[in-house]
Amino acid sequence: MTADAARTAWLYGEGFVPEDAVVQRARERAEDLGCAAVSPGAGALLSVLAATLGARAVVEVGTSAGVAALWLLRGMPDDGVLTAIDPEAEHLRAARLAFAEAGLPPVRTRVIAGRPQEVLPRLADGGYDLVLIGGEPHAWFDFAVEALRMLRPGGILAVAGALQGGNVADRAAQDEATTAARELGRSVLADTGLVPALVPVGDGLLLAVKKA
Ligand SMILES: C[S@@+](CC[C@H](N)C(=O)[O-])C[C@H]1O[C@@H](n2cnc3c(N)ncnc32)[C@H](O)[C@@H]1O
Repeated sequence: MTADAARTAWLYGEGFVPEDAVVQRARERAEDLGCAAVSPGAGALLSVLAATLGARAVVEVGTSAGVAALWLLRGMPDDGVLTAIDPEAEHLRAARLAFAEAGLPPVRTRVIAGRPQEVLPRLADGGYDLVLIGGEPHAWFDFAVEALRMLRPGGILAVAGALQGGNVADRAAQDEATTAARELGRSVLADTGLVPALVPVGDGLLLAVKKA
């Protein structure tokens, strides 16, 4: 496949599952807040994963305006609860607005304003089906350690932005964010307790199933 054909195919895949008006408005608010939300293709894959797992308990680290959260909730069963963590009150206000616009009853979301470093250790061991990590890579390793503790066997760790604009694949790129993203990928690969994949959707979705 030529590079042009590969790009055309990638764009087709990104737009294959359309975003509804609620997600589009959440995406606009994320942009206004300066946040890069997951792409539609990555969001659709997160929905598929949540549906495949029958995920009743999901955590998102760095929820921002709720784009990825809405995609996850779309795949979760009707009694599933998404725990949304973000240190920025303004971002969580936007997420709450998106959840209300989506017509989600308040019991479907647990919104926690706080630094993930302080919130994650309070969440139960083995109590979650899927944990999504996003935002800046410098703390990903620590978040992933907590996430793997929190996941049930068969649960999935997902990390959005794992390709860092393609820099992770460029050996010459040695900046802090790229290095942190690369190192998390390597440690996931080296962990024999995980089944990993790095999916080139959006800005890269690193996935790892916690083996039973
Ligand atoms: C790129 S946005 C997340 C977008 C969201 N995952 C989505 O796809 O819709 C990153 C979010 O992480 C939050 N954040 C800031 N510091 C953080 C930290 N140390 N750990 C995790 N998230 C943090 C920011 O407030 C921001 O809302």
